[in-house]
Amino acid sequence: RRVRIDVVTIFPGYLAPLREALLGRAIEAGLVELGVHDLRDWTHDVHQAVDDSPYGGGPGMVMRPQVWGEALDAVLAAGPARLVVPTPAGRPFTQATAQAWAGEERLVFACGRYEGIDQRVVDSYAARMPVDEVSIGDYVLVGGEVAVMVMVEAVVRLLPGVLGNPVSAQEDSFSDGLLEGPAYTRPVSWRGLDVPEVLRSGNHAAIARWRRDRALERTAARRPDLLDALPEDALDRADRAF
Ligand SMILES: N#Cc1ccccc1Cn1ccc2ccc(-c3cc(N)[nH]n3)cc21
Repeated sequence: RRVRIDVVTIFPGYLAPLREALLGRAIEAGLVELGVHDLRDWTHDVHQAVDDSPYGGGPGMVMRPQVWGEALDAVLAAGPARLVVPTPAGRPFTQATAQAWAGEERLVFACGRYEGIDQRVVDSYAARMPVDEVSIGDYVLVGGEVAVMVMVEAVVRLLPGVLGNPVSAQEDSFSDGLLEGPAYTRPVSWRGLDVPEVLRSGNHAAIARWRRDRALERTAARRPDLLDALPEDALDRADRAF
């Protein structure tokens, strides 16, 4: 299954890293098609204006609907797609979102800058296709490009053939609802710190138990919200020790 990803931005160069390393190889292997488009290609004025002052006043500028409309009409003409608009005011982008989007044939990302894009752009496309306004976290970026890099990486790694070791969905971290525990490799002793004995014991039941305990401990310490969100039957008696 191939996924076609298009990104519209006023800083196309910002997306260059997507063509590096793992994702670059996935593109070369034809598992993913990536198109990056400069929003200013759809301006007609000499200044290539893409922003204007906000109605109602307030700081900063807002991106004009006309330019976005022409750009998205052109990009979307290639066929139906899910339109994704990163914004601090969006629904949270999670692993579940990445899983869902990995099944899509086409994703089109609209990268805003300034104080965002005129709301009528989202409203007009939402009438004829799935449009998701998403946030990648509770902090404010300067534009949508970095958020798109995060989301494209989270989605593309789930596509068959992209990862060397295809992590099955349920084994993926965050899939059992807990944080990953600590990981170790050689040497067995490093700067006076030793690898926990159990991991070298060959006792796979004990190893599995130890790893789950570390994951529960870490989740309780760093993300108690994830523990509260676990379904009732997710923790067995041994788990409840934490
Ligand atoms: N919009 C907006 C906005 C509103 C207030 C202040 C600054 C901006 C800048 N900005 C313009 C586009 C854009 C896209 C995504 C994010 C974004 C996503 C997450 N999770 N944090 N920030 C920010 C973006």
